[in-house]
Amino acid sequence: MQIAFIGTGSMGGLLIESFLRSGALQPKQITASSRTLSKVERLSARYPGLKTASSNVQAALHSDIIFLCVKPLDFQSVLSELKDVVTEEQIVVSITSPILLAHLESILPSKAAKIIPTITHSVLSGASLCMYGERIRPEDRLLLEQLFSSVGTPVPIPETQVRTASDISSCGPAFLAYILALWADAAESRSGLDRNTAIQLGAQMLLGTGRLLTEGGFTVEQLQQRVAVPGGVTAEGLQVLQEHLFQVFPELIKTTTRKHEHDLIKLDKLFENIEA
Ligand SMILES: NC(=O)C1=CN([C@@H]2O[C@H](COP(=O)(O)OP(=O)(O)OC[C@H]3O[C@@H](n4cnc5c(N)ncnc54)[C@H](O)[C@@H]3O)[C@@H](O)[C@H]2O)C=CC1
Ligand SMILES: O=C(O)[C@@H]1CCC=N1
Repeated sequence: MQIAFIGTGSMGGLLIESFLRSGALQPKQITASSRTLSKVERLSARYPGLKTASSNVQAALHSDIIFLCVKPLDFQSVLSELKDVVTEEQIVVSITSPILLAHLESILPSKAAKIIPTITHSVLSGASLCMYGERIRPEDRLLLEQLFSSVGTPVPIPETQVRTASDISSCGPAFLAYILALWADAAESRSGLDRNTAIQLGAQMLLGTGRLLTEGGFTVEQLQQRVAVPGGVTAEGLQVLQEHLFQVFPELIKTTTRKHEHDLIKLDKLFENIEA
């Protein structure tokens, strides 16, 4: 199986390195292209056998799966280049949420999928959100999900839920890191607990909490109940969170959804300019 990566910035590079580290792919199975050639050349130097393509078209030719790892506004030019080159047998995968499967399928003759990865794939964990176009066959889904199960957990979702789902799985690491930083700052100023120690404690706690909620068999309700011993401090702390956090997540979802919808409108206009 041959895989192309178009765009080797933050996420394209991370995906390549994660698939290689997991052992799911060998360097000789990968061809990469990017607007900045030096980024691909660095990867080729680090992973002998990984092929540097001099153009996106060259990367796409002879690849079974083509990952598009560019930002939404760069799709117009990439799809214009690929539309006369890709075939019905190839699978083109977008890793960005505002690019609709319908857009991809209306422009490209290939099969189309959308898989939203997460920075946590770099440590072989986290959920990859999987959405499939009409031309994707069961064996294509299997192939993609097998590949992504090497770096995390593939989770099929309806495309209409991509924003709220990726708020959790892809933006979530940034959101939780922000909360942890605030918590560590408060701990330090209140008790003198060293900020780095507080962050280390928090990171271990997040790791363990994730494990309890997956392999540990706990539900979120059971976990609260088990930790909040009657008459103890956790129950008092939960009360504070109930009072102050109640509005935060509806507001967060409202804000990210508004931005997503704005992006969709902008992209719809751009896609009108590409002739299938
Ligand atoms: N950062 C994250 O945790 C996640 C990001 N994403 C999505 O990944 C997408 C890419 O984000 P990043 O990798 O952070 O961006 P980036 O800016 O680091 O990388 C994009 C790369 O595409 C290249 N590029 C641009 N136009 C090109 C073209 N015409 N042909 C070939 N290469 C081209 C650029 O040179 C750059 O290296 C974004 O749309 C983002 O929504 C998805 C899930 C998680
Ligand atoms: O901030 C962003 O737009 C991207 C999408 C998911 C994570 N990062």
